Amino acid sequence: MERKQSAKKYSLQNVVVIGASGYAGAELVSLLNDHRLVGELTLYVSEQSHDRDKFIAQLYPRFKGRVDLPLLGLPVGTVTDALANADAVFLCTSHEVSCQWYAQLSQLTATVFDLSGGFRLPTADLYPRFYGFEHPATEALAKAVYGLAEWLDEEFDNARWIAVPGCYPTASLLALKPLAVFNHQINHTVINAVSGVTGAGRSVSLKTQAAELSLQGYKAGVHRHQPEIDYYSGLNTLFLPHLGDFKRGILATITIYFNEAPSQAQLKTVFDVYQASALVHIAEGEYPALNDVVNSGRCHIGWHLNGNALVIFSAIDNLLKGAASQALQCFNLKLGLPSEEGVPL
Ligand SMILES: NC(=O)C1=CN([C@@H]2O[C@H](COP(=O)(O)OP(=O)(O)OC[C@H]3O[C@@H](n4cnc5c(N)ncnc54)[C@H](OP(=O)(O)O)[C@@H]3O)[C@@H](O)[C@H]2O)C=CC1
Ligand SMILES: CC(=O)N[C@@H](CCC(=O)OP(=O)(O)O)C(=O)O
Repeated sequence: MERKQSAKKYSLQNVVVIGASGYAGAELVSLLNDHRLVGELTLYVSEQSHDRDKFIAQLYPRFKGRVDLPLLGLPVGTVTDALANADAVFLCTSHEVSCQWYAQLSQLTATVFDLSGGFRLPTADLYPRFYGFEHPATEALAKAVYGLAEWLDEEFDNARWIAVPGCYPTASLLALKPLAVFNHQINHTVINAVSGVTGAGRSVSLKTQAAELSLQGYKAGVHRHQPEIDYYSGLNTLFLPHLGDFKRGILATITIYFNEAPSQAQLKTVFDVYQASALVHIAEGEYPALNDVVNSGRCHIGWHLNGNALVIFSAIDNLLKGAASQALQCFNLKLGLPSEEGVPL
């Protein structure tokens, strides 16, 4: 359950964002720019980026008059002064690029908050199958700590590399983790989840063009989030992702078939784990909508027991709770701040 840490260091932090021009990176820049404990903020894109040396407000006009920072080009592995002096580095890069950075960044004093999936899985053998590449830093997988912000344990306190969870796994795991005591009673679990198109990132591709958008499933049971959800839930689920024709948000509809279902009262008790949480709202009988959570760092969960089937709807903003604001929660907790500090409610 959520870690309540005592305040440790309330000094201004030097912060670096690598991959700052992407969808997740830009959300993070917005949050960090307004954070009271962020001092120096340095933004990087790739060395060969078309956006190199532009100001981020040129890409995102909503930053005009608010965030006056350039996007600097950075070759992978080059340790600049900003990196050497950083207290925190956020990697908003692809899985492969995050992995390539491990050797250099792990030598620095900064804590790394990696938004990619490069360090989320427990063993290297899963990477070729689910990510399509051999993991270059297999020993690091045991050191990285999974940053599902409401479910951190004491390992988080000493970790220097935080693997911020994926967007679909965040929506799924916040619903599934309270049920762990009943896992042995579960027969099977199916997760149907629909994501907005920003989940695919900012780079141009045919499937994300407006004219192509529809509502369609993909990678049934073989998506890279399948092993992530299973490992951190302790279940063997069937994960069925879908791409929707909207911009932001994920709605995961989770159906759990029990051999012997817990009672309504038992379910209420386990879901009460979020009672004090500022960011996770859970209620029996509710049907959360994306409109309730888009542009907010909250997760809304509604549950319904129908005989031996428990149906749980879980809604998040993929770019916030599914990426940037969850990373900010981890940053806050490392500093001893309340996890929701600076997170849009
Ligand atoms: N979008 C989402 O909903 C979520 C995304 N994530 C993860 O967050 C990460 C970023 O995702 P997203 O923002 O969608 O991706 P984008 O494609 O929108 O952004 C990627 C960013 O990385 C930069 N970049 C690419 N190569 C390098 C490099 N070698 N060095 C430095 N910067 C580089 C890009 O800029 P340029 O190419 O111009 O250099 C861009 O700023 C991914 O790992 C993704 O899986 C996690 C949860 C949710
Ligand atoms: C709609 C869409 O394409 N979503 C992406 C997942 C989002 C993401 O960026 O993946 P991580 O959470 O692992 O970082 C996908 O299915 O590949």
